Amino acid sequence: MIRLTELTKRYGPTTAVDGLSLELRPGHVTGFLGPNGAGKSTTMRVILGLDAPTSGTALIGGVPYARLSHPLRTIGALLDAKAVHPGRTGRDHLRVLARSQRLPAARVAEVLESVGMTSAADRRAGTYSLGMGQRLGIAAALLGDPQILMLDEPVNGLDPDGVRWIRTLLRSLAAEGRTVFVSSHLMSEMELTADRVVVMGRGRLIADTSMADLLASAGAGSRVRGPALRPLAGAFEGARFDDDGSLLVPGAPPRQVGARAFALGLELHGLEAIGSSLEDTYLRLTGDEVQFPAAAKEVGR
Ligand SMILES: Nc1ncnc2c1ncn2[C@@H]1O[C@H](COP(=O)(O)OP(=O)(O)OP(=O)(O)O)[C@@H](O)[C@H]1O
Repeated sequence: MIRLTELTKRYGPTTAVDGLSLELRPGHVTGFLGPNGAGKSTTMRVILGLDAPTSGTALIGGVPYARLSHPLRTIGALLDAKAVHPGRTGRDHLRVLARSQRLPAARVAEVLESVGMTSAADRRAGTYSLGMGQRLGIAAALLGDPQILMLDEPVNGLDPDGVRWIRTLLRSLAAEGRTVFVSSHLMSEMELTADRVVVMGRGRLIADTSMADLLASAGAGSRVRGPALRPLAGAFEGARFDDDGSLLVPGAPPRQVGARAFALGLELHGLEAIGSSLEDTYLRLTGDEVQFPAAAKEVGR
């Protein structure tokens, strides 16, 4: 578990993180959202002891990173996938890491396999594509089989297959009871991957809630049609029948409702998303916090 208490980080006149208090719990994928410059990477760097807080604390299992006796076995992180010696092969990069942390050498082949990099492992990292670099970074994060995973923009540069792979990986790591903390600007992807959400703007906490509550507060949910939906209605708090007989399920995306209907063996004739997406909700929440707004007018209009 990671606990931040009144964490503040200033760089000269810039307050990158401003009194952030937060608890990241095991068994969840927590999405870390916020506009450019909101302070997400800084928060992650402070958690990893790469930057010292100006005030406040960032504790991992009750101690700061520097005091962890087995850092890579406790927390695995991907902050910058390019932080690999370009002349070294992927396998050698992982071997050096494993040796430095006294991890079994056999673990290297295991993590290479689990990120689909076995066939590219003996090429120099400098020749890797962006997505291959991301996969190697994730392999490094998994090396110590840590209980906590912290990934800064892991889907950057991945193809659709890779994006889906990350989603499945993160969800299964959380299902095993691990703490997964992942930043991204891809809202549609976060909506599918994360079940908790932390939103920052200009260094401050804007929201810390479950994905379902965040979406429900914005009126999002699912509409379901089918001949016998009472068991499904009983499975979701707040579900109610609309005048036309369809079932409205606030706060639950179609993916979740469909999975439950399947588990209950129910016949469905329709299942659609209603209300706001995470993207709409996010844009509303962070509207006043954007430091670098896009130009209001497009060129040529
Ligand atoms: N080493 C540094 N020196 C000075 N200012 C910094 C440093 N690192 C970050 N900052 C500033 O701190 C603020 C927060 O930056 P940070 O990179 O943490 O934001 P972010 O939410 O990760 O942004 P992005 O989504 O663009 O990656 C920014 O104003 C940034 O310019």
